[in-house]
Amino acid sequence: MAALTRLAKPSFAPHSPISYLSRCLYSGLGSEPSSHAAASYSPHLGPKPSLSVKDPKDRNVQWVFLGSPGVGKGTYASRLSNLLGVPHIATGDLVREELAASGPLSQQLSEIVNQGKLVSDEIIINLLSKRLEAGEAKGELGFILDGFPRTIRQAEILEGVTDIDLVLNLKLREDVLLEKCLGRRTCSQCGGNFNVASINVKGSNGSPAISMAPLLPPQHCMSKLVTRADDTEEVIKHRIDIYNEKSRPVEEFYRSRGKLLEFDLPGGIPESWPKLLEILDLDDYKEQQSAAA
Ligand SMILES: Nc1ncnc2c1ncn2[C@@H]1O[C@H](COP(=O)(O)OP(=O)(O)O)[C@@H](O)[C@H]1O
Repeated sequence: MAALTRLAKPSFAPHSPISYLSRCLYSGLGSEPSSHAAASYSPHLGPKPSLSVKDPKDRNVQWVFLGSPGVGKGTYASRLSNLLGVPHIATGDLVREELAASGPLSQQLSEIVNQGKLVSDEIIINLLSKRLEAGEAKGELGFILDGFPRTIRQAEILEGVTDIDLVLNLKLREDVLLEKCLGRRTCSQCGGNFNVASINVKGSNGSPAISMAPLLPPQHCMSKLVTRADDTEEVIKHRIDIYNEKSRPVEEFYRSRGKLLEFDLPGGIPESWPKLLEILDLDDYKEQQSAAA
């Protein structure tokens, strides 16, 4: 990986557990995609990070959300993050924050993102490391990762640094994914995410019919809605192809480790949310939370 050695190396606090993500990357761990298991911890990389040795009883959940663009990872990850009191960390949001900051990286990133391509593993790991470090400093425990890992290499690096308890794979028909992406809108003022698409597709080739009502913004956001620059038909189709090529194998990576939970979305939020809580065994949890509120 000559390209790796050409990149400026970020500075690390030597024993910071989160910087370990970056150290793994720069030390070459996981630099070649491998067909099986491997990013177990290597002793030559220094002390095993404390993040990975926390007993699950002493921390909050560490979950990963997988799924094609437009499937609703952000929506459901954010709801579960509120319910469980654990941060929802979306690497797509980290990339967009970096773009908005107009720093040295932003020109390079905007070209990649607007073409629907994946940002390099190095850049993503750096952004994620920074976000996790900031969270660690605030005392955050646990996370729901959305949009990461998206390549086998990212999955191996993550596996080398911490335990993932559960990987939720959200699934939806491809024609619906496209419509949903085209309907996405964000309020430029409050940052709220909405969807103006009204989806009604008939069942075909064994797939059931599916209906999803639009998720409309409140009146005061209406005039401030913006569409993501990478949500054009051409770019969405390309992102779905890239997902199938680069990220689909990540499903198998976690399936083979017995961590993958598949969830076929039955419809919009009113149908899907209660079913999701049921398969996650959280329906009682939600009732306890509302009773305590
Ligand atoms: N883990 C990642 N690896 C590489 N690129 C990423 C990753 N996460 C986000 N990106 C970049 O940010 C863009 C937006 O990500 P995201 O909001 O998750 O989009 P999507 O709607 O396609 O799921 C991606 O198309 C990609 O360019």
